[in-house]
Amino acid sequence: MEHAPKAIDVTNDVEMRTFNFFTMGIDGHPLGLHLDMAIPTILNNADEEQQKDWLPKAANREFIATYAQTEMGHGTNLKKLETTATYDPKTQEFVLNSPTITSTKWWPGNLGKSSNYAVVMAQLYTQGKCHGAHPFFVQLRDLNTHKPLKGITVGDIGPKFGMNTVDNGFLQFDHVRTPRRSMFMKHAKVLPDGRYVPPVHDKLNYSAMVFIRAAIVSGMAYHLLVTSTIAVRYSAIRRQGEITPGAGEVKVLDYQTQQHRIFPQLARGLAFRLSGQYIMKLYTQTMDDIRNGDISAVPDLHALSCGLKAVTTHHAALGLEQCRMACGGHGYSQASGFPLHYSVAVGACTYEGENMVMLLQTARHLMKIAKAIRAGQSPKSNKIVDYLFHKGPPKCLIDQAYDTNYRNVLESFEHLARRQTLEVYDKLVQLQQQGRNYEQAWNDCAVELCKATRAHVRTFLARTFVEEIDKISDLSIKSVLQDLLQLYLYYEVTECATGLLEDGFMTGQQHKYAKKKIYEALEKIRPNAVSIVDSFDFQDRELHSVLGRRDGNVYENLLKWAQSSPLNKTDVLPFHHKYLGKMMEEARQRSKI
Ligand SMILES: CCCCC/C=C\C/C=C\C/C=C\C/C=C\C/C=C\CCC(=O)SCCNC(=O)CCNC(=O)[C@H](O)C(C)(C)COP(=O)(O)OP(=O)(O)OC[C@H]1O[C@@H](n2cnc3c(N)ncnc32)[C@H](O)[C@@H]1OP(=O)(O)O
Ligand SMILES: Cc1cc2nc3c(=O)[nH]c(=O)nc-3n(C[C@H](O)[C@H](O)[C@H](O)COP(=O)(O)OP(=O)(O)OC[C@H]3O[C@@H](n4cnc5c(N)ncnc54)[C@H](O)[C@@H]3O)c2cc1C
Repeated sequence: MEHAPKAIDVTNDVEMRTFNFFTMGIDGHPLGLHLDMAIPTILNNADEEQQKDWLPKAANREFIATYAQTEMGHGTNLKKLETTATYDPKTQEFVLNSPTITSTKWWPGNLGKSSNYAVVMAQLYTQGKCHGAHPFFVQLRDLNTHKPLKGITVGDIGPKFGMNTVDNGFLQFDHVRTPRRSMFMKHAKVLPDGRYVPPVHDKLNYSAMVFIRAAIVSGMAYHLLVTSTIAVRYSAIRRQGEITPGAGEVKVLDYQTQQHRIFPQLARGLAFRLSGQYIMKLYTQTMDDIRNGDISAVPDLHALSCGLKAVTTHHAALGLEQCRMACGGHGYSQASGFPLHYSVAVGACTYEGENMVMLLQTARHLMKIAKAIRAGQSPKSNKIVDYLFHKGPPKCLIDQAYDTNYRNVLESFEHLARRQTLEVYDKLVQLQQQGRNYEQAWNDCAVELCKATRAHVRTFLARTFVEEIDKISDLSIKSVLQDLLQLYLYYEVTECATGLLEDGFMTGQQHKYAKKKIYEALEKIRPNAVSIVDSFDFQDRELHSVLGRRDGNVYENLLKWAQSSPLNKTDVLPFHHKYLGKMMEEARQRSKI
């Protein structure tokens, strides 16, 4: 296997492991879920004795484990997962069972053919009571023969939209017995006599999902920076059409429309990378805190990771498509690499929490803050949300002569997030006063709740970008990154202009000012564009793209690539004489009659 992972360091260097995950093969590989969901689950949900037993073997790749939670009938609503784990105190075992067709585990990566273990999420029953979904560490296949164990039916779910090198699988249990200690026992426990000991926080079992959501933010940055690299390099060699008649064909990167299509993706890639570092640090810190008994940051981590995951995956999907379209016909070829990158990245809008569901999770957090604001409470010195408590300027100031560190732009994003959060909260209250129950009122506000989340996440992304660029001491690098920051911020202003204009906060004149700043930034970025993408130092093998080759020899290699197709092994394919040749011969005969 290309780039087989070296012995895995299981300390909490989660960021490196996650990055390794991408670089080992963006289209996935047999150890993807083992590395990035099974090991984090062991790290965060196994007790000391279980870690001693499972972690060294997992790190040493003595087995391959996946994360089997989603079922054919349920992926989002974990409360309704149907796989059961029923405790038998007589034998001190759990009995795992798939009672219905819809309880079949469906989608887990590497489940189909690679994994011989799985973290299985199942409804835990003991002493006749259900305690909700809990993780169990279950062997699926014989370690020598790799055959499924008794009572286990497992296989691959078949071809997908993309990532077809990953064997996403299905799994059914027919009353399979597993030792009591196969239940992850760090947080919740079942004692030998069957008594259930609840966890300090009932969502600590979900920590592996939180890790992936946090990882996805940098993953989306990776995809955007890779595809922007392809689009910029190709646009710098592709000549098509003239700007000045008679002056010869220009590089398509000189067209303002081309710059407006590609450069914002570059800027967003950087913004997502910087927030991706932040959220991964928050994840690591929160997991350390939990180990020390402090769960106070769990809600913040959940809210921010859900919102960032939803926004960055959506923008990455749109941005990759823009980069593809910017490369014309050759962008549509597999040779470009775009189909591969897109089909992998866009899956992240769905897996690890469907995006709408994730936006609404963050909205739950925002509504609690709105309630506190409406109750006149003061902020809790939490940099992620405290701005919601503050009163910003009554009018937009983005076109003021001097905007130190883009304070006026950030305050515009804060204004929009604050307004949308409080307005939807007030609507929620009003609908309930009119007689709707909370859940119905919630559903009737869901679109606006998602908008409030997007505005909140935009504020976070922008502020983090400004703060991180401000820390850079190398002035030459700082000035180039400030051009990308300028583009990012004013591009985001135009992206949320409806919201800023809706209440008269921003004027049409200021919207025009934002557009002017965008075009100014495009011009400043153009001369450095190729150097910027070259500085990412992606290897050609990572780009998977003839268009994005570092040496720029696109045309010769495009022909070589096409000629290497199996279709071109012979000039005339067997099907010709069998079908087309025969058809044309008969047609010619008929026309002679
Ligand atoms: C291996 C991938 C590496 C990274 C990839 C990165 C980039 C991609 C690029 C390349 C990679 C290529 C390929 C990758 C291949 C495949 C992808 C890999 C993995 C995908 C694996 C999966 O998809 S695993 C399954 C994921 N499933 C989900 O996410 C399920 C979504 N549903 C839920 O999480 C929950 O049902 C819920 C949160 C929607 C609802 O929770 P629930 O318990 O049902 O109850 P509620 O009433 O809504 O919530 C109650 C309460 O709990 C709080 N809460 C909920 N969750 C959490 C949490 N995790 N932490 C903390 N708190 C939580 C919630 O806020 C509520 O609180 P309040 O009542 O106070 O509001
Ligand atoms: C490439 C890929 C890899 C995956 N890998 C794994 C894996 O390794 N392990 C694993 O366990 N799972 C995995 N999954 C499954 C994935 O986690 C689920 O598909 C995902 O959580 C969405 O759940 P679902 O498919 O049931 O969609 P549904 O929840 O059925 O979504 C359908 C629609 O309903 C909407 N919806 C659902 N609930 C609500 C709500 N409460 N409010 C508003 N709208 C709602 C959704 O937004 C969506 O638009 C993978 C999926 C993919 C595509």
